[in-house]
Amino acid sequence: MSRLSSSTPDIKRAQKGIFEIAFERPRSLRAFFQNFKSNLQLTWSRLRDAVRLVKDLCLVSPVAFCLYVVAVLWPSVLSALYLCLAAFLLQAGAEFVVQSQIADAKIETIKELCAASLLCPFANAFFEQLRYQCSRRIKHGFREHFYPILARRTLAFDLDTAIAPDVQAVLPQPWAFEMDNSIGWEFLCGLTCIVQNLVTAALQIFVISAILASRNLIHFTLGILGCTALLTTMIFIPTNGLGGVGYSFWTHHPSYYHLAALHEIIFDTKYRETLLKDGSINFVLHEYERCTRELGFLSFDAEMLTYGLPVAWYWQILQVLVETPLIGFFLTNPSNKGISSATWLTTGLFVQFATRQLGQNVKKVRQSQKPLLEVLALAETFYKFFAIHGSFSEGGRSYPDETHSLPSGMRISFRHVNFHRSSLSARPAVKDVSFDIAPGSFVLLVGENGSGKTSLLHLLSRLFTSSAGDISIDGIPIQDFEAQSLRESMVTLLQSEEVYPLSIRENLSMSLTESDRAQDRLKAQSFDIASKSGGSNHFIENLVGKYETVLNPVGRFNTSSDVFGNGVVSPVVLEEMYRNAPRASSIPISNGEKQRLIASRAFMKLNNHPDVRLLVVDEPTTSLDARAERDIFAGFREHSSGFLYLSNHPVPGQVIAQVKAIAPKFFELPQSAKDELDMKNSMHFHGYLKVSGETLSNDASVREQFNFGGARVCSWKEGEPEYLKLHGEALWPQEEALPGFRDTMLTYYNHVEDLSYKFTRLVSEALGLSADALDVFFDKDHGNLQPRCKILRYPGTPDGKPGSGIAAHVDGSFLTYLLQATDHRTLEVKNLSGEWIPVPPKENTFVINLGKTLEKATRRVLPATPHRVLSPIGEPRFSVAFFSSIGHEIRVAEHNLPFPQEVLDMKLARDKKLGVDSNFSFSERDMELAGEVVLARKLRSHADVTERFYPALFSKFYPEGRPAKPNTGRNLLSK
Ligand SMILES: Nc1ncnc2c1ncn2[C@@H]1O[C@H](COP(=O)(O)OP(=O)(O)OP(=O)(O)O)[C@@H](O)[C@H]1O
Ligand SMILES: O=C(O)CCC(=O)C(=O)O
Ligand SMILES: [Fe+2]
Repeated sequence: MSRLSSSTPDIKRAQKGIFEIAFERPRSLRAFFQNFKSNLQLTWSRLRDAVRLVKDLCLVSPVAFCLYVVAVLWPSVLSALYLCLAAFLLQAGAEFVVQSQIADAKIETIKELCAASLLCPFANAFFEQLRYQCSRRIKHGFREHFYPILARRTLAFDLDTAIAPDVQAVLPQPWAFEMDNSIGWEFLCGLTCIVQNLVTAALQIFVISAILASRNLIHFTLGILGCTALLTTMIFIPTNGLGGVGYSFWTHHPSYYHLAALHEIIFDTKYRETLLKDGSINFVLHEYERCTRELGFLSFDAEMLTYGLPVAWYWQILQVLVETPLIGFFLTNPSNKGISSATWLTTGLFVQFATRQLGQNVKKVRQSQKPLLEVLALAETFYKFFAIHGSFSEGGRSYPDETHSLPSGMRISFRHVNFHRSSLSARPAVKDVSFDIAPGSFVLLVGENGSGKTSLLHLLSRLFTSSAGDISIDGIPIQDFEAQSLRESMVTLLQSEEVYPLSIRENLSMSLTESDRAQDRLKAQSFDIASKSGGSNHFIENLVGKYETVLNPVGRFNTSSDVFGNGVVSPVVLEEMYRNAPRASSIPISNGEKQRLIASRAFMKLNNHPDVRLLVVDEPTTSLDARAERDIFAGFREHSSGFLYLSNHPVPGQVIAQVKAIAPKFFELPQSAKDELDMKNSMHFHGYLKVSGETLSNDASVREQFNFGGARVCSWKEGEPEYLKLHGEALWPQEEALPGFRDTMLTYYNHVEDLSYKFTRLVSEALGLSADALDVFFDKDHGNLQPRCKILRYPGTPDGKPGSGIAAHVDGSFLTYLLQATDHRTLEVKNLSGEWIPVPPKENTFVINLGKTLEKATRRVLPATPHRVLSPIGEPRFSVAFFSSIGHEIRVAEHNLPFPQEVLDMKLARDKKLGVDSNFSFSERDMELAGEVVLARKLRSHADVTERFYPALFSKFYPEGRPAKPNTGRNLLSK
C-alpha cells in the first residue's frame, strides 16, 4: 500500500511505431472508483453540448449523416452475425461428429452461409467506401458551414479579448485546420468510434447470451452478467493514451494549401494585430469563404490505408478460417463420442471464441485515443467559443463622418489617456497623455523605448481600448466609430507587422477594399510602383515566381495520425508520404526584406485607396539599410503636404526656452530704441521693421520684426561685387537695454544654422541622393552664405476678428526653420490638394517649410510650401524664423542633381495628379549668381537702404525715385 501511494507514478512504456510513449496507470482502487464517479458526473454535464453538436453535424448533411451511421454500424452487425455463424458451424460440426451426418436442410443453410460470407468482403468494401464518402461529405458540409462562422467570430475579437487566457483556451487553433483535428470533426470521429465499439460489444453480448440461453439457463445468466460487467467497466476505464492510426492521406490540390494558409492567418494570433488594423480582414474572410466553397469535395491525389483500420474485426475471419478446421479435427477425435459431450465441447469452444472477440473489442475501446469524456469535452469547447463576448465596444458611425471630418486628414485628440496593458505590470503603458494632432499634419512621436509610443498607435487603431481618458477623432469619441471603417481610412506601419503566408501579390493588395482591388489601375503597374516606393522591387524581381511567390507557405498533410483506431503510421508510409507530397519550401526572407514588403503594402494602400486620412509610421525602418530607409521616407514625403514638423533635433530645449522668453522682450523696448535699430540703418538689411512696415500687393501684413544674422564680418571693398555687402554684423540693442538678448539670439542662430546643414544632408538622402549631393549649392566652409533670422510679432486684433498676419506666400529661402514661440494656432500651410491646414505649435518642435530656392535647386522635385499666418485674436503672437540660403557664388540653374529614376517618376506622377506641367524651366535670374539675386530682391524691397548704401544701384531699381509708401516689396515668392 505504501508503495502504491508513493509519489512515483506507475509508468508504463511502450514502443509504438517510431515513437516511444510513456503513460501513467491509475494507482489505487479507491482512486479508480473516485475517478469513475467524477467521470460519470462530468459525462452527464457534457452530454447536452454533445447532443447539440451531433444535431448540428447531422443538419449539415442529413442523408450523408444517416448513411454514415449505417456504414459505421455495419461492422458491429456483421461481427454479431459472424458469431451466429460460428455457433451454427460449430453445432453442425458436432452433429456430424456424433451422427456421422448432417441434416440436408442444415447442409443447404451452410452452403448459403458460405456463399454469403464470400460476399462479406465485398459488403465490407462497400460499407467502408460508404463510410468514407459520407465522412467526406459531412466534413465538407461542416467546413462550409462552420469554418467561416468560426473565422468571422474569431476575427471580431479585439486584441484585448483575444489574448485573454480563458479565451485563448477555446479559440480554434491554427492546426485545427486539418479536418481530422478540427473540434467538430474530432468529436464525431471519437464518438463514432466509441459508439461503434459499444454497439459491437452490445450485439456480441446479446448474441452470445442468446446462443447460450438456447442451451442452458445458467450459462445464459452467467454470460449476461459477465458481459455486462465487462461492458460497463470498459466505458469509463481511464485509458492509457495509446492509440493509433486510422488512415492518412495527402493532397496536392492548390486550394487546399491556400485555404490552410488563410486558416493559419485567421487563427494564429501572431497575425491578428496586422489583420485587424490594416483592413485585410475583409480580404481574408472573403477568400476563406470562397476557398471553402471552391475546394468543395476534396479529391485526394492519393490515399493510404495503413494497417490497423479502425474496425479490424474482419481480420479475424482469417483466424476463424484457420481455427475451424482445427476444431473439426479435434471433434473427430474418436475418444469423444456422444452427443452431450460434443455439445459441451462446441459450447466451450464457442464461449472461448466469443469472449476473445468481445475481449478484442473491449481492448479497442480502451485503446481509443480519446475516452468518452474527452470526446464530450470537445463539444463543450466548441460551443463555449460561440459564447465568448469581447469587452470591445464600437459604435455604428462610419468614418469619415459627413459633418465633422475633413478631407485633409484626421483631427486627433487625446485627453488624459491612461492605458494598462496587463494586470501584471504595475506601470501603465500610457499615462495621462494629452495631445492634439491637426488634420493634414505630419507628426513624429519621439520618446524613450517603452515610453508608450506603440501603445498610442494601438489605441488609435482600436486594437486596444484605453483604460481611462478620452480619445476623439474629428471631435467624435473614437469608440463611437465602427472600428473597421476607421481602420480602413488609416495606413499604419507598426513595428510588429507581419507578412502573411500568401503570395506577394496578395500580401501587397489585401489591405485594400474590394472595390479598390477591382480597379483597373490595380494592374501590374500599381504593384510595381508600390514595390518600388517600399524598396522591395529588387527583391521581388529576383524571385522566380515574382509577385506570385508564396511567402513562408503553409504546407500540411491532412493526416489523421494517432487520433482514433489502432495502429500507427509505419515509417515506410511516412517516408512514402513525404516523397510524394514534399512540403512547399519557404523562400528565405530577411528582416529588411520583410520590412520593405510591409512598407510596399502601405504604399499600395496609400496609392490605391482613395481615402486614407491617417498615415502612422512606427519606426518602419529599424531593419533597413540607409538606402532603403531613405527611399521609404522619400515615398511617404510624396503623400505629405511638403512641410513637416521636426522634433528631437539637436537644438537644446533650454536654448529654445530662453529664446521664447527673451525674443518678445525686444518689442517691449521703447519705440525710440527700436527706431535706432531700423533697417534703414543697416547696409546688410538687418534690423527692425515696424508694424505695417511691409505691404503686400494683395493683402496687408500686420507684424513687427527684428532681422539679424550670424556674426559675419563685411569684407566688401570698393570695386568688388555689391552683394558682398550682404554679409555683416547685425544691429543689436544696447546690452543694458536688453541684457542677454544678443547672446541668446546668436546662440540660437548658431544652433539652428548647425542643424540646417545636418538636416540638408537628410533631405538629400530622402531624395535618393548621396548625403553630400546638395553641397554643390554651398561653399565648403559655408563662409559665403548669409542665413537670416527674424523675430516676428503679430499684434492681436482688438476686435476679435482674425485679420491677416502675413498673406499666403512661399519663402525665398532654401529651407525655413520656424519656431512658434506662443500657443497661437494661426499658421497654416497649403497641401498639395490646395487645402489650408493649420499647423499648431508643438513643444520643442520646428515647422520646416520648403523654400523657393530648394524648389529651383531640385527643379521642383520639392515644390515650395505656400503658407500664411492669420492675425491672432487677443494676445500677440511671436515666432522666430530661420531662413537657410545657398552660397552667394552659386548659380542655381547650373546644377542638375542626379535624381534616381524612382524619384523622378514620383515627381511625374505627382505633377500628373495635380495637373501641373512637368517641365521645369529656369528664369534668367536663375542663371545669375545667388548673391546678385538675393541683393536685387532686398534692394527692391527696401528703397531707403538702397538709397543710402547702394547709391550706384538706386537709379536702376528706382528709376522714378523713392516710392511714397514704405515698400518692403514682399511678394509671393520673396524672402
Ligand atoms: N503586449 C504587451 N503586453 C504587456 N505590456 C506591454 C506590451 N507591449 C508593450 N508593453 C509595455 O507597455 C509599455 C509601453 O510600450 P510601447 O511598446 O508602447 O512603447 P514604445 O514607446 O513604443 O517603445 P519602443 O520605442 O521600444 O518601441 C512598456 O512598458 C512595455 O513594456
Ligand atoms: O510667423 C510665422 O509663423 C511664419 C513667418 C513666415 O512665414 C515668414 O516670415 O516667411
Ligand atoms: Fe514664410
